[in-house]
Amino acid sequence: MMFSGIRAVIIDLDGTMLDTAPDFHCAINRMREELSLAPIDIDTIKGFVGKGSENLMRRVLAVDYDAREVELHFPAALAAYQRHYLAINGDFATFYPGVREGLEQLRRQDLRLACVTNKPIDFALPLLEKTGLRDYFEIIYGGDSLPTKKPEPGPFLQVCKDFSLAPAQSVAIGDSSNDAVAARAAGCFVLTVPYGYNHGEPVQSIDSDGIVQTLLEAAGRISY
Ligand SMILES: O=C(O)COP(=O)(O)O
Ligand SMILES: [Mg+2]
Repeated sequence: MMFSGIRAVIIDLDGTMLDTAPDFHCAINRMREELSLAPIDIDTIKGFVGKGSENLMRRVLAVDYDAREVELHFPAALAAYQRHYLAINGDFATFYPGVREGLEQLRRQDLRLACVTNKPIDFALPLLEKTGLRDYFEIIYGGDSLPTKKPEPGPFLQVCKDFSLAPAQSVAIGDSSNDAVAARAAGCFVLTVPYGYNHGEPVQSIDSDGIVQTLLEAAGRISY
């Protein structure tokens, strides 16, 4: 399917542009070591990513603790995790194929670009800066930039408002059901990339307008 009459593209960060799982893996296991917990593997962590730092911490603690103990250890765990994450942010992250080429192509097509991530904004901005992605985006919202985060439609509706566009003039691109649910609720089109982290669920189970192998392929399906 081709998407025409599109003016803006809203792109997810973790699992869509950058494979940040190795950063999460490093910071989480450093935090776990401080709490005298055994390391966990990267595939387990991939299943936990996508709903922001607080949710990630609760999932990571629930590997060892019951619900009451999770809340008991949560504040110290979150603080340690944030400290370790900021110290290594981007050091182990890699680009997925076609990301830069896709962004270049979208820019050539005169599409306005926004990045909407559930990553805290204080993690997202330095990472986008370090990887040279920052300047592609007119707008960047993190998981704590607005009153709600994905899968709520709020961040996508805010982007459309900022651009003075109707939601149906925008396409969201993401790796998880979180992105698709938010986009659907906002009235944006949505494309899914199959290589990220979809909460441990098969990507085919996502209700989206299609699967694209790369951002470059997505760009080829979107026109002004
Ligand atoms: O940090 C997360 O929870 C995932 O962020 P994302 O929205 O960029 O996939
Ligand atoms: Mg993602």
